[in-house]
Amino acid sequence: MNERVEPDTLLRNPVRVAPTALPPDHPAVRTGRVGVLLMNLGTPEGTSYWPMRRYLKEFLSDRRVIEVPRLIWWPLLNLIILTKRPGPKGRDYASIWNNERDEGPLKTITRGQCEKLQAAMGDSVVVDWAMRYGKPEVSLRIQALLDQGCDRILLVPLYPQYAAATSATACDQAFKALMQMRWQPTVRVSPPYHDDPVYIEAMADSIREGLAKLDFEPEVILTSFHGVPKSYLLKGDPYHCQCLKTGRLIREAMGYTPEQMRVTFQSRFGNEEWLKPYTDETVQALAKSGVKRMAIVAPGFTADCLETLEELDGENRHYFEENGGEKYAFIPCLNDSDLGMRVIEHVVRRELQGWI
Ligand SMILES: C=CC1=C(C)c2cc3[nH]c(cc4nc(cc5[nH]c(cc1n2)c(C)c5CCC(=O)O)C(CCC(=O)O)=C4C)c(C)c3C=C
Ligand SMILES: [Fe+2]
Ligand SMILES: [Fe+2]
Repeated sequence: MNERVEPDTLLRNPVRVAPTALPPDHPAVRTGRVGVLLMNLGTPEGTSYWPMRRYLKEFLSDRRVIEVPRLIWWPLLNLIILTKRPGPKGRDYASIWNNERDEGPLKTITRGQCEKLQAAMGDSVVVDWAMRYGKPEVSLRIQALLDQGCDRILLVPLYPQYAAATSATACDQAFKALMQMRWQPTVRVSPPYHDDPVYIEAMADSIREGLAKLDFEPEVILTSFHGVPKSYLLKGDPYHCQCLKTGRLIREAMGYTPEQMRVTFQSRFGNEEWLKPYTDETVQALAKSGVKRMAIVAPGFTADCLETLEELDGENRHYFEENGGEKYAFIPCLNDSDLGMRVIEHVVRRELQGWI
C-alpha cells in the first residue's frame, strides 16, 4: 500500500496511515526534531591564489566586517587587496594547513566539535556545523537540518564575545536563508558567553594545563583577542567590553595581577586605528623591557586557526625572540578538548531548555 501521512501528524512524529495528504518523505514533513547549528567564521578551500581570493573577497565584501563606504572600499578591495593579499596569505595558510584532510584547521576542529557534541547529546537533537564564509554554507546546512525533520533550530555562533563582525553576520546569513522559506523553523540564537563561569573555569584550567607542560614559568601571560577597528567600539559594539571582562575574569580565576596577565588585541588590518594595546607591539615592548619568559593564549577563538597558529605561535614568537626574549609559549585554544566540549555542551543545553 502507498503509505501516507495524516495532515495533522506532519508536525510531530509522522504516523504512517492510509493514504491522505503527503507521502512521508515529502520535504514539508517535519518530525518535531530539534537541530543545533554550530557556526564559525570560515576558511579558504585551498591555499593557492584563486581559493584564497574567493575567500577573501567574500569575507572582505561583508559590510558587517568592513564599514568603509563602498565607493572607497570597492576599488581598494578589487584592484589592490585581492591582487596582493592572496599570495602571501596563502603561504601563511599553507604553513598551518591540515594536509591529511586538505583543509584549514578551523574546519577540522569545528567538525570535531560537531561530532563530539552530537555524541554527547545523543538522539535528542541533530547537530550540524557551518561556516559564515566559504563551506559548508549556512543555508545548505539549515536545509539539511530541515530535511532531517527539524522544526526548531538553535543557532550557535562559536564566539564567546559578541561582535557585529562575527556573531551578527553569521546570524544574518542564517536569517537570509530563512527569508526564502514558506515554512520557517522556529529559531533560537545562543548568546555570547564571555562571562559564563563554565567558560571562564575551562579557560583557567586550560591555561593551568598548558603552563604545567612548560619547563619555565612565564613572567607575563597575554590574553590576546582578535581586534576590530576602534570606531566599531565607538559606534556601540560591545565586543571590546566583553573581551576586557573575559580577560579580567580569567585573570582573577588564576590569581594573577593585572601586570602578570594582560589583555591585548591582534590581527589588525589596514591603516585605521584598531583596539589597543596591540598584541605584536606589546610582545616586542615586553621583550625590549627585559621580560625573558612569556606565554600567550587566545580566549576569543573557539578553535585554533590562522590567527592563533601562524600569528601567535609563529609571528609573535619571532618578535619576542628577535627582541631579547628567551622562552615563549603559545597555549592552544579550547578546540574539541574535553574542556572545550564542556563549554559548548553547557551553552547548548542551557539554550535548549524547554525544547528537549
Ligand atoms: C578586516 C577586517 C576584519 C575584522 C573586523 C575581523 C574581525 C574578526 N575576525 C575574527 C576571527 C577570525 N579572523 C580570521 C581571519 C581573518 N580576519 C580578517 C579580517 C578581519 N577580521 C581577515 C582578512 C582574515 C583572513 C586572513 C588574512 O587575510 O589576514 C580568522 C581565521 C580563519 C582561518 O581560516 O583560520 C578568524 C577565526 C574575530 C573573532 C573578529 C572580531 C571579533
Ligand atoms: Fe578576522
Ligand atoms: Fe592574521
